[in-house]
Amino acid sequence: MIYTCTLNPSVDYIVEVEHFRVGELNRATKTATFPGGKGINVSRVLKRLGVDSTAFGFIGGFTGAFIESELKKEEICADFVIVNGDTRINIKLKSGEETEINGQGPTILPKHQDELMNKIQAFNQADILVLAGSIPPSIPVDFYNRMVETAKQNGVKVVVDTSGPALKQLIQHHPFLMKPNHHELGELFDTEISSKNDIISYGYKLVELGVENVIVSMAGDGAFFFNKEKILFATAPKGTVKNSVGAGDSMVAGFLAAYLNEQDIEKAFQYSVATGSATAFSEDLCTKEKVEQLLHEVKVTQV
Ligand SMILES: Nc1ncnc2c1ncn2[C@@H]1O[C@H](COP(=O)(O)OP(=O)(O)O)[C@@H](O)[C@H]1O
Ligand SMILES: O=P(O)(O)OC[C@H]1O[C@](O)(COP(=O)(O)O)[C@@H](O)[C@@H]1O
Repeated sequence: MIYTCTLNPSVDYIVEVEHFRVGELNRATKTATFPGGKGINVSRVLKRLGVDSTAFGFIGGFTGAFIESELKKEEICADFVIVNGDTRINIKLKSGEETEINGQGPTILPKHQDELMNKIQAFNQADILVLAGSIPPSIPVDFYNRMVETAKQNGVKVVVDTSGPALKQLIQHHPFLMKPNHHELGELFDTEISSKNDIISYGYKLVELGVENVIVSMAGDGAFFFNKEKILFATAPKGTVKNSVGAGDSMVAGFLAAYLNEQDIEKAFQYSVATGSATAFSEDLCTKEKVEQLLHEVKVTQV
């Protein structure tokens, strides 16, 4: 089973405003509400690609209930720890450019943190644990690290899509897959990434440090893949971006779905990029049909 963990889920509130003006009354031309948070997005895309998973993490209040009911509608298994307080609402403002305001999220009490940690003890070597998204302020920064220590004892494969110090700490556990974007890659090595050569040297450094497979995404500029055997580059399809929220999470889901199907790294990478772009070109997350339409536009070359 694939387990996706979202420590700080969100209700993503998408607001479109024609010409947003700070300090004035703006009227929305369109609004939409989606269950969000990186692990939840991975589970939703996996489902669309025909792969079942269980979404877990912390939810609470009316916003938490919304997430649970949306996942139920999509027939995604949910096993969340229920906390006091409301799950956050993240605002995605579209007015020419995309502006995001992500909330802090509710306080997670130590007893709820323990409850979540206990779930991992039941995972085994046939399982994949996807750790995705930020760590809420009330949870210690080494929380993912402790989760991975427990998971690794039982031979669980770990996939990581987070940022900041939490991401740095996880390299030592040699995850199966990491998917930083190029900014997050720079943050990992306390450097500014300013060229494709920088991406190649720092991306490969992650492999040298023990990460099995690394995807570095660069939005519309394509993506790089690294493992011990190969370095690949993929072009991103051209199209109109409707909503890039969840595009990175979709890449993780696309890679896993294709890899579990065929165990072919190159095809999984190609599918991953097509899945990211299919989401970027959609209002909500992608559909399988859209991914497969874009697949032939993703050209993968050996670097
Ligand atoms: N403008 C775009 N055109 C085509 N594809 C895009 C665009 N923006 C994002 N994508 C797709 O989404 C993937 C992830 O986007 P990126 O912004 O790099 O990740 P993250 O959301 O993690 O920051 C890209 O590799 C690409 O496949
Ligand atoms: O946990 P974080 O870093 O605050 O991010 C949460 C946000 O990220 C998302 O999962 C989208 O992620 P990406 O755009 O990076 O793929 C939203 O659904 C959510 O609002």
